[in-house]
Amino acid sequence: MKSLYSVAEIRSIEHALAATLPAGTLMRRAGEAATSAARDMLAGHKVLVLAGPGNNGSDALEVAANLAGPDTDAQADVTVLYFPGAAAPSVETAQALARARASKAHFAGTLPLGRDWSLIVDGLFGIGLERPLAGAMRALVDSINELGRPVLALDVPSGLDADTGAVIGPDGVAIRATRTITFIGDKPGLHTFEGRDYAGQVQLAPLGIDPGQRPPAGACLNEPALFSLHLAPRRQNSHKGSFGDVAVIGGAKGMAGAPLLAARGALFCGAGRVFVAAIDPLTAVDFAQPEIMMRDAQEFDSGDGTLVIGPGMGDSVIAMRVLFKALEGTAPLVIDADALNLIAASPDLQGRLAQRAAPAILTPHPLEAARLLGVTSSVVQGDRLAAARELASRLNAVVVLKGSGSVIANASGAVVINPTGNAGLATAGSGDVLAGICGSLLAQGWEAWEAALGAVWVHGAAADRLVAHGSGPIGLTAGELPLAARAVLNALAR
Ligand SMILES: NC(=O)C1=CN([C@@H]2O[C@H](COP(=O)(O)OP(=O)(O)OC[C@H]3O[C@@H](n4cnc5c(N)ncnc54)[C@H](O)[C@@H]3O)[C@@H](O)[C@H]2O)[C@@H](O)CC1
Ligand SMILES: [K+]
Repeated sequence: MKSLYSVAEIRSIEHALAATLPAGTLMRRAGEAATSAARDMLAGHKVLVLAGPGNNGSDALEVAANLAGPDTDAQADVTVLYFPGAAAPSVETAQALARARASKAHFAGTLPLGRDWSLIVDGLFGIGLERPLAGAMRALVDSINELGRPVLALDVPSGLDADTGAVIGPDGVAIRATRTITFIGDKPGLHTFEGRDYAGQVQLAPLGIDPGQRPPAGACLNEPALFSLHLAPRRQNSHKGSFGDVAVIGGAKGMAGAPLLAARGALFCGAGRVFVAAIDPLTAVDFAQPEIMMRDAQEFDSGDGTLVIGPGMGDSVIAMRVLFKALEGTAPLVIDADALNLIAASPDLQGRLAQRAAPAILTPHPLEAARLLGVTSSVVQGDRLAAARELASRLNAVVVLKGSGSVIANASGAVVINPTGNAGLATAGSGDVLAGICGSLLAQGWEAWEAALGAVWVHGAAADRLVAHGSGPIGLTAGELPLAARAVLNALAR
């Protein structure tokens, strides 16, 4: 499992290790791991090392000393910008500083101009960041980002909250790294919200600590192993009834496309039969996808099939009535879009949802999640893991909080961050396709938790596949996702 540790969890691991390892061991190991990552990235010899006042700065000073030498085989031309704190440095920091000063590294007082840095090493702040970057430090971060040179961040890009992936603000700044080498355990903030943009490629350096010495983490990264129990090649002796029914309820006037996209998501990910039950049943057939059966939402009886409710559903009295009926019934539900907004506006519907025994997956984007929680979307984004966990527990459902690094949470407190997907998914209708894929996997007998994990992974991987083939991220359309998702799912099942 790819565990993600909160800052508090990392601190308690460090605390436990401090009792067993000689002082300075972890810092030395962090310095060595970071040095080899820096050498790996270095395509030239001019290196700028930014070292802050804490232990993140000590790691950076170790890197500076290692890269500059006195060893004869070390060839980097290293410049160090060191920011001592107000307090006296720790013994470890003092040792790292002495090593760097004894090396061939050059210590500068301000950012030298006009140098074409081959690599910038960011060791300003790690998990000890306490407040927004200000003054000279803030200006330095802005200048570094403007240079657009390769940046290796140590542990966490400076300015980024390792727990939440938020740039510490308001109106905060953070280093935009090409790669982040993170120590002891990987961290949630590197994989969600702004984290993916700021951390770049994430590399874990466990510093010689074997997984058995680390307690279980509160979160992890999504990967096929988490849902593979449901991934099996299909038996030859199967028929459409073996793979369940999905009905997508939505499609108010002018919104016919949303349920069709969800229905295609469901169809291409293997549901046996797929219906669209439209609030405004204008279309008798989807000529591009005639396999989808069109019905009138007011008359439709889904039997025991899975319902995907909400895409383009609107907030009419009919929509409200149909949603009420769905919540009263026993069908597995995927609740998306307008259905989420109707539930957010009604404590009665929230109560009914929380008390249902059948599985439910909710797929809110941050604004929908904010409405459900009665907060603003910036509060949701400020701590996506907490928001998803809170919603899942309040509404007794599996929650997929969409956005960069989608967060999947359940009512028992499990939290997973999804690493697949890209900016191409920020397009109208991509959420409808995701809801359809969730419904498809539920209809095929997957448990709600695995269905949500699998759907989010496949949906993101479908977008990655399209981008790899040149169809995005610019101009990627939601209608292209179902076919790509089919390819991804079949590859996984093989
Ligand atoms: N403790 C350990 O065992 C290990 C720590 N390591 C490194 O140590 C880091 C954590 O070290 P620290 O706890 O010293 O924390 P940091 O080095 O992240 O920074 C803490 C220092 O910065 C100051 N500070 C915080 N926010 C500031 C701001 N916005 N402006 C100005 N000053 C600010 C604090 O007062 C404190 O002096 C990790 O991220 C990692 O890089 C690694 O070497 C691995 C082992
Ligand atoms: K850093």
